[in-house]
Order: sequence, then C-alpha cells, then structure tokens
Amino acid sequence: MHIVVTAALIILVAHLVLGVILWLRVRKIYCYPGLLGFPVFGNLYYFYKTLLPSNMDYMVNTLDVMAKQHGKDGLCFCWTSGYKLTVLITSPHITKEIGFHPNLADKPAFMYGGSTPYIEGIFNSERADDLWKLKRKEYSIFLKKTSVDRDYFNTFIKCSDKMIDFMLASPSAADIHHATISLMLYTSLRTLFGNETSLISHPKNLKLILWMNNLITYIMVNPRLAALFLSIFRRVDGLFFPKGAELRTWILENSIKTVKSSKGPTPDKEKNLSLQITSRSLKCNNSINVLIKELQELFLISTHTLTGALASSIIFLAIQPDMQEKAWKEQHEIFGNDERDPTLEDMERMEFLDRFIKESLRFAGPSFLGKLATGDININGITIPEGAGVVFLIRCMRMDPEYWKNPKVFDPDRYLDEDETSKLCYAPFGVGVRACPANYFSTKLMKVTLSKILRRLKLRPVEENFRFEDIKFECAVMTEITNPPLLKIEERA
Ligand code: HEM
Repeated sequence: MHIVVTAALIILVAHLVLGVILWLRVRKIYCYPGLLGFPVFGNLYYFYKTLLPSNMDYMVNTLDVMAKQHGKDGLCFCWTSGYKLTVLITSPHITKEIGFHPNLADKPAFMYGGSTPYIEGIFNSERADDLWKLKRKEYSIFLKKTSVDRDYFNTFIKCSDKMIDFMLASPSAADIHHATISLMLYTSLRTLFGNETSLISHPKNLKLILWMNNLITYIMVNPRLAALFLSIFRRVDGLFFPKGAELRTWILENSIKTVKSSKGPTPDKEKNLSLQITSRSLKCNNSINVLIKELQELFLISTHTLTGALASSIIFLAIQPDMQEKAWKEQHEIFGNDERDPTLEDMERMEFLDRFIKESLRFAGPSFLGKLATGDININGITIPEGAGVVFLIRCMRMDPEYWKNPKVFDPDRYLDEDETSKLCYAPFGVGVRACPANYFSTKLMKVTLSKILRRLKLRPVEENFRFEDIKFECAVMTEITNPPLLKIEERA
C-alpha cells in the first residue's frame, strides 16, 4: 500500500512539474487553447490529447477543432506530439504573408523524420540546405512544363490506353483504386525512371503499394515509433515482400548499369530523373543504401499522390452523371467522332476538364502542410518563435464556408470567378519554396487520362443510387475516400 501511495505521489508531482514547464513555455504566446482557466492542468490535458493521435484523420480534425475554438486571426498555438509547439494556420491571408518567408523553408522532423529508414530524398529533406537545392534543381528540370510537353506527353497517352484496358478487364465491377495504382506505377516507371518491367503489375506489388499508402499516413502521425519499427523491419523486408524487393533491385541495377555504360554527346543520365539521381549519387560516392532510399522516395512520392488524385476524380465523374456528360460534350466538341490521340493544342481547349480536376483536388488533395520555423517570424505583431512547427490546415481552408460558397458542393464552375482569397486557401500542391515541383506534370497526366477515359467509356457506380453526398472522406497524406464505390464500365458507341 505504501509503495502504491508513493508511486501515485511521484506521478502526481511529475505531472505537476510537467504542467508547469509546459505552461512556462506558452504563457506569453498569443492565443493558446491549453489554459482552460487552469494553466497547469489545461496544458497537461492538451499534452495527452495530442501525444499519440490514433490516425491522421483524428489528428487533423482535433487540430481543426482547436483552431476553430481558440484561434484568432487565422492563427492558433497548440501542442502536437504532446510537447511540440505548433502554430496552426487557417487563414489565406496569413498563408500569403508567410508562405514564402525565408524562415519557413525547412520541414519539421517530428512529422517527416519517421520514414527515413526507407525514403530520404528531396521530399523527406528536413533542411533546405545546399544538397536539397541541388536535388530540387534536378526535379525542376525534369518536371518543368517544357520537359513534360516534350518528353512525357506521348507516354501519358500510351499509359492512359493501358488504364482503359485495366478498367475494361472487369467492366461489371471495376476497382478504380486498383486500376489507378497499376497505371501510376507504370507511368512513373516509363517517365521518371525511363524503363518498365512486368514486376510492376504483379498483384503482390500492387497490394504493397496500397498498404504503403496507409503506412505513410501512419508514419507521419507517429514518426518516432514508426522510425524505430522501420529501421528494424528494413533489414528483413525482403522476406515479407519478396516481389517488392525484386522490383527495388531491378530499379537499382537498371539505373546503375545505364549510368555506368553511358557515353556519347548526350549522356544517358540526362534522359530521366532516376538516372540523374543515380549519376549524382555515384559521383558523390554515396553508399548503395543512400541511393536506394532516394530512388524509393521518388517512386513512392510520384505514385501515391497521383493514385489518390486520379482515382478520386474518376469516382467523382462516375457518380455525377450530369458532370460526366458535360465533360464528355467538351471532348466531343474538340474531337467529334475522330479517334485520334489528343495534341497539346487540344489539351488547351479542355477548360471544363481543367476546372473539374481543380475541384477534385479541392476535395481529395492533401490534408495539411507541415513546415518548421527556423527563426522567429513576425506577422501583425505576433511572433511565431524559432523551432515552432507551422501547420497549414489546408483541407480545412478548402472546406471553409467563410472562403467558399457552398464548400460541400462539387462545383467546377466556382473557378470561373476565382478571387485571390480562394486561390490562397486552395494550395493542393503546397505553398512556398517547398511546394510540389510536379504540379504541371501531375495535372497534365490527370487531364490526358481523364480525357481519354471520357471519350471511350461511360462510367456509373455499381450501386446505382450512390451519390456524391454518400462519399466518406478521411484525412490522410492525400484526403482519401473510405467507401469508394465499384464502377460499371461501358464502352461508348
Ligand atoms: C496530384 C498529385 C500530387 C499532389 C497533390 C502533390 C502534392 C504535394 C504537396 C502538398 C507537397 C508539399 C508541399 C509543401 O510542403 O508546401 C508536395 C511535395 C513534393 N512533391 Fe508532390 N504532389 C503530387 C505529385 C507529385 C509527383 C508526381 C511527384 C514526382 C516526382 C511529386 C514530387 C514532390 C516532391 C519532390 C516534393 C517535395 C518538394 C520539396 O520539399 O522541396 N509530387 N507534393
């Protein structure tokens, strides 16, 4: 009994000390929710509330509720991961003011660090240092408009035909996520890796990527636990996922072989991004492990985001027949009954499809953006202190009735009179110097694929009464549809 009482007292005192420390850290901070009238207990309450979020949906929604209840002027200070001081941004005007702030070029290790046993390239780079700058330059060259239009456009067309074949393979109940993953893996290999292999469509590898999506989300929410688990698992993953390991080896060997044998006036490394990465890594005498992590990141980041975005857009078309007809009519006006492939000029004319993709990304884009303040940032007399995490709750901004008329309604035409405010709280490709370098690449690929699908296929949900309002969204790295309907696929006459 004595021991139990002593233990209880120690725990109580330790908590009081912790509560006081937390309170001392935030007592002068503008607009903080944890005080609850009882500073020490209020801080302890928020410490536990944010210590181990079960999933990203819970995390983002908890932060959103806090920001709505306690935020002022689009800012709210709080804890994340228990004790990390974080400022939540929920206003497009603050986004504008600090989006490009020089002290916001780094990413918080407590959100991105968990996956380093597996991926470590530009996306996962905490620091915007010289190496990041070099890598970023390589990405920008390979993903810029001229490279996409010149080098990838025809591959996008071929890949879209493949997507249609995938969909037609099970016309009575097509699983769109499955089909899109196959397409994205294939497209990513053909464009960014410059090569392809049948290993990609092995059912075990498709399953692995589906599983990866959930894993990446879990890692961002629980980075420390994840890093520990992954660094152990990394050594034996080939035993559990032999097909995945085979694919990794294939990509690596292929890149190294091509770079080593490259000669002539146009070195092979200039042909695609993975060869560029391999060439640089070999020149810097990096270990093979470092190279694997960088290539793995390129592979994952280019497939997982696009899979979510494209699968959601196809589902949005299927469950909104009026919208599908409008998009089809636009295609018909451009091509008539001609079955030719689209040209770059045709793509320019697809204005409704452009808006449709934009609206799809408003619903299915990323849930939040995480940055790190590397120095004090002053806005309107408020200081975001050095070391604080800065989380832009972009999904919440994209759904905020203050900035959008009827935000829950899927309305591509809302972009016909887009103002600066809605542009600022849209940001599906991020903000500032760490924004996604693949904005043009991704939207062009989505547009080509949707255009080809619209011209050849009619899509409907198997469950005929399924409406847009029935969709359940969940915050993940990309916002996910948790109840995706199976689709009926019919060839247009
Ligand atoms: C629809 C598809 C995509 C969406 C919605 C998307 C979205 C994003 C977002 C929100 C960020 C973080 C930006 C920030 O922190 O401000 C990001 C970063 C990044 N994305 Fe994408 N992305 C997509 C496709 C791709 C593809 C295909 C690639 C191919 C290589 C790619 C490569 C990257 C890289 C390298 C970064 C890190 C940039 C940096 O930290 O400097 N993304 N993306």
